[in-house]
Amino acid sequence: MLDALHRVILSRRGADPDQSHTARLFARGRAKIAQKVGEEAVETVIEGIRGDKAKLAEESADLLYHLLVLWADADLEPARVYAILDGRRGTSGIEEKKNRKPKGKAEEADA
Ligand SMILES: N=c1c2ncn([C@@H]3O[C@H](COP(=O)(O)OP(=O)(O)OP(=O)(O)O)[C@@H](O)[C@H]3O)c2ncn1[C@@H]1O[C@H](COP(=O)(O)O)[C@@H](O)[C@H]1O
Repeated sequence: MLDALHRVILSRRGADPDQSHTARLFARGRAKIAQKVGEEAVETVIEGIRGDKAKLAEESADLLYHLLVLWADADLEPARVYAILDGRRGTSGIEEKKNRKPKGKAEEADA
């Protein structure tokens, strides 16, 4: 599902912003896309606390869509995120936190 949505999002690069919401987001730039992710995250948190499952599902869908647009704009392949999640499988969250690189080291490792 996420991969299919990712492909649709990629296909909207350079499309007409009047015809495509995704193209409109790309045209508005990375900061605006990131802001939308933040807004949808806050709305998801609010619905999570309120406990309305239908609204939580709606906001979660908005959040995932905008997160995928951010990944696409940043040229981040979803597979890279999946690989991190996959690498954590079978490890307890507490153990994973202990092994995590200190903040700032991830960028150095990428260089
Ligand atoms: N999953 C989504 C999706 N989720 C949410 N949205 C849109 O995101 C917008 C969020 O509403 P907002 O009022 O927060 O956004 P906005 O109107 O831009 O307001 P501001 O930016 O001014 O805050 C709405 O217009 C929703 O329709 C989505 N738009 C598109 N998709 C998927 O992307 C595909 C391609 O869409 P287009 O790029 O429009 O062809 C679609 O077929 C869908 O599968």
